[in-house]
Amino acid sequence: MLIAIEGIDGSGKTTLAKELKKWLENEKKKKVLLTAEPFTEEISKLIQEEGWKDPVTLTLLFSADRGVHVNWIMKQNQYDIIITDRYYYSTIAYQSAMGIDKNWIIEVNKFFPKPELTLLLDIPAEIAITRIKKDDKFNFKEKLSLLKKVRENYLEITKNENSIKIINSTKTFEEVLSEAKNYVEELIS
Ligand SMILES: Nc1ncnc2c1ncn2[C@@H]1O[C@H](COP(=O)(O)OP(=O)(O)O)[C@@H](O)[C@H]1O
Ligand SMILES: Cc1cn([C@H]2C[C@H](O)[C@@H](COP(=O)(O)OP(=O)(O)O)O2)c(=O)[nH]c1=O
Repeated sequence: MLIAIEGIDGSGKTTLAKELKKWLENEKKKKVLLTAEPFTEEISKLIQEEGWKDPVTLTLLFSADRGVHVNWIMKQNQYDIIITDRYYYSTIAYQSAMGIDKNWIIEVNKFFPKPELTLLLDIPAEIAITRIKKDDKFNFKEKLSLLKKVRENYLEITKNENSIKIINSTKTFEEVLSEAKNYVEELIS
């Protein structure tokens, strides 16, 4: 079973993923594998060196990385649940914010399995960016405007996809975690 956690930088994905894993293991006695994208060292390096200059190449690099990631996930059959911190909704939301045709991104990612559940941590970019420690303030303006578009793209994607549940991530972490647990509970019961 595949659960994806999505949202803009600083929306709380990594924190939520870790706490959900702990809860599923301790309270629900599930075997849980936590993973994330970008997945491979090699392609992450290419993304850093080449990707950001050219959104078409970036789309292909993130999608190729996902191909390797999905093949790896398919072999991890000793787990009940796999949680991935980012998945193809990130590519759709981010690279279409960079001007890439959304339908082409969907086409490039069409062979990858759809998560049974996707939790979208929704938050205004202005708040998310205050939570990002590593952010280089230098391109603050550029990052903020991109993340605003990414957030809108994410919300657009949820419109006709009921496997994606929106959680308001401006709430306290405890409230976000509690809502996330309810959705996961529904899925595994
Ligand atoms: N609901 C929340 N309210 C306030 N701060 C949060 C919340 N969720 C996460 N954080 C904090 O925000 C920062 C970014 O969280 P993180 O999980 O790394 O986000 P992401 O993986 O989406 O970039 C961390 O310092 C984390 O402790
Ligand atoms: C997976 C993925 C990530 N990204 C972006 C999101 C992040 O800004 C950046 C690196 O991802 P990541 O290292 O996960 O940063 P964060 O912890 O903030 O999520 O890559 C895309 O643009 N497209 C994608 O398909």
